[in-house]
Amino acid sequence: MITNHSHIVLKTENLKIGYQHKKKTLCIAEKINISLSKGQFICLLGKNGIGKSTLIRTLTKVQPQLEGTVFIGEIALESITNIDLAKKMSLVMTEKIPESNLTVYELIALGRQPYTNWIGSLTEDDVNYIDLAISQTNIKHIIDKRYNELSDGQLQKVMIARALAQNTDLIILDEPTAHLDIQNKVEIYKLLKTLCQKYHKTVLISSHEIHLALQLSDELILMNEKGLIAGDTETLITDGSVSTLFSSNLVTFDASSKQFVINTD
Ligand SMILES: Nc1ncnc2c1ncn2[C@@H]1O[C@H](COP(=O)(O)OP(=O)(O)OP(=O)(O)O)[C@@H](O)[C@H]1O
Repeated sequence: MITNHSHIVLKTENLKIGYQHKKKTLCIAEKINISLSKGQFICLLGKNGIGKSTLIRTLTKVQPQLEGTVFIGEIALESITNIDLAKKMSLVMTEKIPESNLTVYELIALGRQPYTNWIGSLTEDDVNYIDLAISQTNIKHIIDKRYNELSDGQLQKVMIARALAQNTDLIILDEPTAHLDIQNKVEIYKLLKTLCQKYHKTVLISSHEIHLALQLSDELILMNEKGLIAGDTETLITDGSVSTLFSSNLVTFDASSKQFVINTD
C-alpha cells in the first residue's frame, strides 16, 4: 500500500546544475537524484558557495538545469506553466523584493495571486488563507506597516507568510532565518515543522543553522565537494555523513550534541 509518507512531491533524475555563459559551462553538481516526500521537513546543508541556492533555483524553475529533469509529482518542471507551478510550489528567496509602497497585508495578499480573478479582488477563501498565514507567523501587530518600514527579520517573516498564503503542498525556502534572532529562528523552524506534521506540507529549506536543522528536520540533503548525500537525518548523523560538511581543522562534528564544536588545540 502506498502511504502518504511515501508520496513523492518532487524528484530529480540525473540532474546537473550550474551556469552556462556563452560557450563556457560551470558545473556546480551533477548526477543529482533526490526525492522529497509529502509531509517531510528537509534541510539542505553545505558550506558557503557549495551550490545550495543554485540547486534551489533549479528545482523551482528560476534557472534552467544543465542536464536531467526535475519532476513535480509526475510532471516535468519545464512543461508546467508558471501559474500552475505557483499553485503547487511556493518559494521564499533571500533576494530583496523591489521597492514598493505596499503594506504587509497587501504583500501577503500577493500570495493569493495564482487564485484571484482577473481584477485581483479577494474572495472569502483568499482572506481566510491570508489571515491564517498572518496568525501562523505571528505578525498581526505589523500588518499595517509599509514594506520599507520593516526590519530585515520582520520582512523575512512577511515573505514566509506570503508563501503560506499561497497554500501550496510544497514550500521551498532559501535561508529563511538568515536575518532572525535566535528566538525567531526557532519560531520559524518550529512553524515549518508544524506545517509538515499537522498540514502534511513538504518543506525544503537551505540553511546554515546546522544545530536546528539536525534537531528538527526529518531528512537532510548534504552538499559537499564530492556531491550530494540525501537521507534520513538520524542516519546521516550516525553514519558520519554530517561530519563531512566541513573539511577543516577548525571545527569537528560532535554527534552526541549534534553540533560542530571549535577545536581548541
Ligand atoms: N550567475 C552565476 N554565474 C556563475 N557562477 C555563479 C552564479 N551564481 C553563483 N555562482 C557560483 O556558483 C557557486 C554556488 O553558489 P551558490 O550561491 O549556489 O552557493 P550557496 O551554497 O547557496 O552559498 P551561500 O551559503 O554562501 O549562500 C559559487 O561558486 C558561485 O560563485
